Amino acid sequence: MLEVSGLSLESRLTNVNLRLSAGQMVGVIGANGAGKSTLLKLLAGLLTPSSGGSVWQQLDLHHINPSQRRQQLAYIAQQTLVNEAVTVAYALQVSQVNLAQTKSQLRHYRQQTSAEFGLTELLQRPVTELSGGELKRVQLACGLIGQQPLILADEPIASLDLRHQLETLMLLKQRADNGALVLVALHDLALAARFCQQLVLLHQGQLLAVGEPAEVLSKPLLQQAYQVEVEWVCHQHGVAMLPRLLTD
Ligand SMILES: Nc1ncnc2c1ncn2[C@@H]1O[C@H](COP(=O)(O)OP(=O)(O)OP(=O)(O)O)[C@@H](O)[C@H]1O
Repeated sequence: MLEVSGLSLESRLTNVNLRLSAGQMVGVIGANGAGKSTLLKLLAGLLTPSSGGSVWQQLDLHHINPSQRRQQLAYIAQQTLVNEAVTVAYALQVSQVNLAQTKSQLRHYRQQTSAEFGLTELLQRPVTELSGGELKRVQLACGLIGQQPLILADEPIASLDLRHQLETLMLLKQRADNGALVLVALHDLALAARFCQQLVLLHQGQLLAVGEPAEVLSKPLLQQAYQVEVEWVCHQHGVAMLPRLLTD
């Protein structure tokens, strides 16, 4: 269980309260600047709240020691930073530093994660010579290689093609089905509706709604959060969204 109580950061996030149980994928949605990254960074320990707190499985996330945080939490940042021409294989290995697992378990995780993210053919390539989408997949694999039970992914599908968007969300959902709590910031609301059991809708740094996609993706809430009018088209494989500016 993740319990967030009154979580705030001056002028960026105000009094967010959440109770999210493990074993589900939760979409964090909202317009640009709504506070999605701020919420995930606070939970990841990259920012210090001005007030409030967050408890994950009885651990205070803002005062947890670095080793405990490392075993519990995987954070995948919105930006992919690369400044050294190391190979993909090396990047994956370095991503396992300080994980409390045996060498053979770590090797197994590396092989499994490389295969899951379609990196087997790229292992000897320098990360500086990859396409944006390939690099994003490497970043995701590096983030998820530790099999941590709390996953915070900030716009993980932003630069991926359609197939890799679906594959990535399926892999994240699989982690949730295996017991992890996955919080994923998304801009694609149709994919959020399809893959997430719950959505957290932020608006101007505040929690506007939390609940099942059908409740949260209502016309009035989307109008308030995004200033658009939305028509939903239902299909057996999911839903599609037809947004329209309010001024149209
Ligand atoms: N380092 C910073 N210092 C001060 N304010 C910041 C900083 N980073 C972000 N902000 C502000 O905090 C607010 C929330 O930003 P945040 O990045 O959390 O939004 P977001 O919902 O993730 O947006 P996007 O969809 O554009 O990525 C914005 O008003 C933003 O300008």
